[in-house]
Amino acid sequence: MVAVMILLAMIKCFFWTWVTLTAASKLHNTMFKKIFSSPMSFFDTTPAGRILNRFSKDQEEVDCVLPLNMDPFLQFTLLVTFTIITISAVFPLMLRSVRQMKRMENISRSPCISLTTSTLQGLSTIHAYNIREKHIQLFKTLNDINSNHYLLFNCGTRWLSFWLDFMACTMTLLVSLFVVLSSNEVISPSLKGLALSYTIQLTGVLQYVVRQSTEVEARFNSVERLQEYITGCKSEAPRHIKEAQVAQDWPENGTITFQNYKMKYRENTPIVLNGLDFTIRGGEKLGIVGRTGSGKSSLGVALFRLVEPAEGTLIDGVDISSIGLHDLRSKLSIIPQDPVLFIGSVRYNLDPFNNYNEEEIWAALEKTYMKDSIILLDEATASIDAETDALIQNTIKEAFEDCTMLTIAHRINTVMYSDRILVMDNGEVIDRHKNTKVAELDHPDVLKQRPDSLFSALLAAANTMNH
Ligand SMILES: Nc1ncnc2c1ncn2[C@@H]1O[C@H](COP(=O)(O)OP(=O)(O)OP(=O)(O)O)[C@@H](O)[C@H]1O
Repeated sequence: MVAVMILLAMIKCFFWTWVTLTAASKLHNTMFKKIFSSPMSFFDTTPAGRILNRFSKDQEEVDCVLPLNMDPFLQFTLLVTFTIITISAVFPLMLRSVRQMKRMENISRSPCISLTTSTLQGLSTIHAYNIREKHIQLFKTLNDINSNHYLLFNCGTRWLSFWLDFMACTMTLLVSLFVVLSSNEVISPSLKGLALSYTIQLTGVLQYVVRQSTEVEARFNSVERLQEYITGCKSEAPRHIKEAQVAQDWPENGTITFQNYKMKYRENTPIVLNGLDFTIRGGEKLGIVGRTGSGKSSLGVALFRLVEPAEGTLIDGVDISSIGLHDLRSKLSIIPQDPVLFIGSVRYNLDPFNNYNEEEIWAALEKTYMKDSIILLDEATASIDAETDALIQNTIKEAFEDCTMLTIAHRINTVMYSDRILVMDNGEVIDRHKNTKVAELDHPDVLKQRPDSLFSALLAAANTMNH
């Protein structure tokens, strides 16, 4: 009999662990996929702390806390006890209040995490502007708000426990009175003993079961919050579109055409690229310059379809908005301003999908002067010195000789040797000289000759700063 009991208990444990783990993993994986396929606007409008909170605190509740609180045996007990509790109208109200407190406690944590992550990212700015005290104060305030909710939640559960105890004691008192006052002829002494012992046990069980039930209900907030992202997040366009498969060797030439291209980041934000109309020839080296906020980086955003265009863009005659995102992005390369290094070996960072052999990797290292230890790479955030800059420019010139290359330049000298220069101004490429939407798009020497061109103005400003 004991062996059977042990076996049954083991089966129950195994089954329960399997069910809860599978459910938690499924929730995590679905949310992860959803968030990863979300468009840029989602990340623009959702604080990083909120996403971190979902993946840390909420996921932890679903992984570890909920399965413990929801033991199937408890569910049975819960069912019985809830029947008693629902008789009273007061308890559902109490339960709801406790649940509300827990919800508030969960919500109040996100701003704390957001502030911590944004402070870590902007630490140098905080030091530069000497606003440490202000940030410390802000953190303390947010922490206080979070602690208040936490305290309220705990007080709420204690308050509920008190009334449950009170109810159980009242019941025990009533049963005891009844047992004492009733004669042995009406109720036998053994039945009296049984009634008393069950009533006394009720105090402990009621307390335990109701506390567990409120915990389960409150912790289900986390499931709700995960579910909110799973069902509420809008995904990007499909990664592959069967009907619009591009050829394996696309793009052969790399001619990029913008046709009356318009773009805004979100519905409620202004247009940042306004009616662009120009063609970049295949294999051309194009330097893109312009004042800050003129829309240079937005051109890259447009090509990678991080934001979906209002009107089309063509690469070698293919409308890029009609093909799958993976088909498009796998054919483009970007060297961003802030490179990201993943944890792992240099090899993993160079070739995360294991597509190249050792020789090819060494050749890449050689081209970037990483194979030879003359070069010391300083911190990733440090600016590149003139010597390294020249080496990199040299490598880029040789390695990407056949590629169409768009170089967004913050130092105008970097793009002085480009085939043509594209000057952006307020999301447009306007030739001030002719006052038409014909691009200020020409060879650097030609643009330099025009005294009223924006390029000449930018060059003059750069030279003044250098002196
Ligand atoms: N994620 C975004 N959401 C909303 N608006 C944005 C976003 N990114 C840029 N913008 C806006 O789009 C406009 C063009 O910005 P963009 O970054 O393309 O300019 P830029 O010329 O590359 O500037 P910089 O030289 O400072 O990098 C600006 O008005 C900017 O405020």
